Amino acid sequence: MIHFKQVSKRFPDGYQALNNIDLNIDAGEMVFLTGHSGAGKSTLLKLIAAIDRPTSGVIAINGHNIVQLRPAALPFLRRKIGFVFQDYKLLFDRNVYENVLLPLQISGFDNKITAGRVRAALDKVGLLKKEKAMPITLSGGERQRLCIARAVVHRPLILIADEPTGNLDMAYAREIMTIFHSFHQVGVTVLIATHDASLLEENRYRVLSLQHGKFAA
Ligand SMILES: Nc1ncnc2c1ncn2[C@@H]1O[C@H](COP(=O)(O)OP(=O)(O)OP(=O)(O)O)[C@@H](O)[C@H]1O
Repeated sequence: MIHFKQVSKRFPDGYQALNNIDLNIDAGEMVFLTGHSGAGKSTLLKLIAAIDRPTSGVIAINGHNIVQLRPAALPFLRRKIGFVFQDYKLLFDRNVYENVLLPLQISGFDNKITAGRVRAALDKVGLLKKEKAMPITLSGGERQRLCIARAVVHRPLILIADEPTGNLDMAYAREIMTIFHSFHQVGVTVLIATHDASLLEENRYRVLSLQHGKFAA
């Protein structure tokens, strides 16, 4: 489902964030990506969603090489991928419902089906009763659940999360992990970047460890 061959990323300032990465994640797998701060985790996740481009190498998502994807083709890739960002990226002038609706509106979904989709996504993360709330009134755990609802509302094949439990205490972090498990159980490919060691100990999934832009042996 996610395939990297000899992928490198060098930023314009010359910094080499990823160095000849090979990676294979099968459809339906749930995988953790770990490593020190600055190891290249966020960079790797952004390459999968073509938010950023590699300097060299091949990245295939669901069998399609995305490295030279034309801008017009990006929305088709992005519909396959749900991305939970490290810094939430919520719209604070829109309520919970509207935040989740936005990706569907951008994709041009028919109004007849959007309400059902939005409510189904909010239900999965336990936020149905808060659909009219403004994000500022939500707790950190609720904001993170809102981000997950927004990421899955278009029913992606792949769910990517960058430090989804970073600012949460253990109880909230477990709650968030339970939500990711539930998507994994229905066949979604899940990739989670974290340096929260307690999460890694509690979950028996494959762990990929990045060190200075390379996978640790
Ligand atoms: N646009 C950019 N230009 C230059 N360097 C960058 C850019 N984005 C990231 N970097 C650098 O690339 C390295 C990897 O960054 P990245 O955000 O991928 O690390 P990370 O493993 O996700 O770290 P953290 O756990 O702290 O989020 C860092 O040294 C970072 O400063």
